[in-house]
Amino acid sequence: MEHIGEWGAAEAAAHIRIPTAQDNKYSHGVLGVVTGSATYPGAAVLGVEAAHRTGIGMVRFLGEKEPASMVLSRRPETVTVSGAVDAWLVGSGMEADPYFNPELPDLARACLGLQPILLDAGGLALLDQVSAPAVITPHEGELERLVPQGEDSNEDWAARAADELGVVVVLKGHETIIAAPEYESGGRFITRVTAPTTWLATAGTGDVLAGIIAAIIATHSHNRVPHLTELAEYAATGVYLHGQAGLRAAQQGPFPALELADQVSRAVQELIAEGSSSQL
Ligand SMILES: NC(=O)C1=CN([C@@H]2O[C@H](COP(=O)(O)OP(=O)(O)OC[C@H]3O[C@@H](n4cnc5c(N)ncnc54)[C@H](OP(=O)(O)O)[C@@H]3O)[C@@H](O)[C@H]2O)[C@@H](O)CC1
Ligand SMILES: Nc1ncnc2c1ncn2[C@@H]1O[C@H](COP(=O)(O)OP(=O)(O)O)[C@@H](O)[C@H]1O
Repeated sequence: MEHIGEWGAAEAAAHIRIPTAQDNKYSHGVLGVVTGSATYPGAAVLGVEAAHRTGIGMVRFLGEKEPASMVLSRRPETVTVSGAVDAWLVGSGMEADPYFNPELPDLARACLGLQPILLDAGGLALLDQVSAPAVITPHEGELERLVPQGEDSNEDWAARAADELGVVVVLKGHETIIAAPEYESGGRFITRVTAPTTWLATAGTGDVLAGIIAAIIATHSHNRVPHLTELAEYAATGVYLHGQAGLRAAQQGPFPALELADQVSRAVQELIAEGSSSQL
């Protein structure tokens, strides 16, 4: 594969959807979230916090009771009633096969619906059930279980996995690769984001990333279903923001993942400011 380019501020700024005077909490995107479990309730809190701070009309948390109560204590803005959803975030902190969990009636709706879906962690096991355009966010260990790397470089591996699985692959690491499947006419979207700080290598930062990307997708998915290349652009934008939030959090030294999520608002604000000054 030829050398791939870095997704930077200019590319990312073009994919942030700022609410207009005509927008309301529904038209600016509703994200349905099915994450967390009694074992890992914290993953739900991290993803929901990150989604709110990315800028979105509404977050509906539709996961299990235990994570739901933790999410509500941290973020009372979160809605826990089933209803209209523009995009889904599924799987962070969930058991490996959650499909038949009776506590999760919205999970089948997420998998079988037309709205775009981000599958993280335990949600990766649901890939076969999903019919909508999907983004997956594996680390190397998780992608190895789905599509073995063999002798491929990470770039070739992510691209091959995108083709084999028919989804956007976000292969996480110090360098995160974002790859969409090859178009019928040839060519593909593939890009990379190099993390600006290695302090991101802590438990829970991937749960934050999933919340950021899913929120960006939801803001672009009201009454429309983006195609896979667009989803890859939103995913790359999320990875860029994640790195920038990490850089800001690291100004105070090493940080836990919830503080990374706290910095997402500032990263979005500064990206918008940079984007508008570059258009002057
Ligand atoms: N606060 C919370 O609630 C939190 C909840 N969390 C939730 O925990 C659940 C389990 O997630 P998980 O990632 O820890 O476990 P799993 O899927 O078994 O993979 C781990 C194995 O894969 C391998 N491996 C290879 N490359 C790797 C790499 N680059 N990065 C990492 N691993 C790599 C490595 O094996 P090794 O190569 O070392 O033999 C390792 O043993 C999941 O639902 C998640 O959302 C966490 O987010 C933390 C905060
Ligand atoms: N050495 C590193 N430098 C910078 N970022 C890293 C490094 N290692 C991992 N990351 C990032 O940290 C996050 C970890 O995600 P993940 O492995 O899913 O952990 P968790 O499930 O605990 O949230 C990913 O966004 C990944 O890109």
